Amino acid sequence: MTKPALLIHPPLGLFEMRLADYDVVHWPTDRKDVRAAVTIGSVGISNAMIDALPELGAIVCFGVGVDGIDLAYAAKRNIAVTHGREINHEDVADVAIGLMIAVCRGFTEGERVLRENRWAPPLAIPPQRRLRGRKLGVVGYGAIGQSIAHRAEAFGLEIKWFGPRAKPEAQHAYEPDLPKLAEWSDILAIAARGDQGRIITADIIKALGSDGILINISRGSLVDEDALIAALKSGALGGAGLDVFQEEPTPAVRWENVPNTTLTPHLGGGTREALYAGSQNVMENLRRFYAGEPLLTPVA
Ligand SMILES: NC(=O)C1=CN([C@@H]2O[C@H](COP(=O)(O)OP(=O)(O)OC[C@H]3O[C@@H](n4cnc5c(N)ncnc54)[C@H](O)[C@@H]3O)[C@@H](O)[C@H]2O)C=CC1
Ligand SMILES: O=C(O)C(=O)CO
Repeated sequence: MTKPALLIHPPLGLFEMRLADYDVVHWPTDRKDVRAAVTIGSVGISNAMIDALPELGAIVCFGVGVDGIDLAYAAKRNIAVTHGREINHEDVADVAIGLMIAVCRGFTEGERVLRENRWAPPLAIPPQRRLRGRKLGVVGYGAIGQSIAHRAEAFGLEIKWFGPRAKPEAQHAYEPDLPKLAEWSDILAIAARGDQGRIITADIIKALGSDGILINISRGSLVDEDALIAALKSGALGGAGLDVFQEEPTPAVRWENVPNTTLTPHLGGGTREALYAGSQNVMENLRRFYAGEPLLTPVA
């Protein structure tokens, strides 16, 4: 029996994903019989690729984000899009809290001082910020945002959140005005859906202020990164903890001499457990698509 052609883009080392039932092809391809494509949200399947694949009926995202796909265009072409809803939110929230602690307590500067033999007692680095009692604004109160908020409670932070609409079931105070939330917050954690454009503008960064800290574990495209770097360099912003960047991989030179930052290379969802769950999610969505069954986790 002929195996169905499956486009994998980019060519991914997908964690324990069994694809022996498929004839895997990569882009560019002249195969016109590709009915399904697997991708990661931050890369996606472009409209030009969609146009070149007349039989395409499903785009299956490994992971949560779908920012690299024009959802309206896919819908117009009757192409279903699925993603790995809730496969990694707890792990990403752990990283957000880790970044908060690292920035407040100066881990990155402390480690640099130690490794460069510049540790001069009694205080190796200037006094740091205590986490307990600080005000945390969460932008995007979905799976990750709520997991961050629940963890932050245990650290004694006061919490408010912003999103497109109030949620009656929310366990934390809703602030419908993003600039107001930034003004109120000591720490602003970005956990909004990644395809929302540049919602963290220079004005939001300014409102956060010279003692404020920005944490971003969602997508770099949500933040005006040039404004962020300028604010960190001038001291208009107190610090930043970033797992995601405007361009990935971000050039290291871009972060030279940018103070009070802890940077991680988009590792939030990178636990073995989450990657395994992501692979299972992709395989089950593919199986259902080819079997003509309702998809497991279509994008809402
Ligand atoms: N750093 C990493 O490794 C990872 C990053 N992500 C990113 O995090 C994002 C969020 O993931 P989840 O919480 O699992 O998704 P989710 O769908 O559960 O939550 C997204 C939330 O964003 C809110 N939202 C939508 N537009 C908004 C706006 N303009 N302003 C504020 N909030 C807005 C939605 O109402 C929703 O509550 C993903 O879209 C993805 O881009 C996801 C997983 C791993
Ligand atoms: O799940 C996602 O969207 C990711 O960014 C994975 O790391």
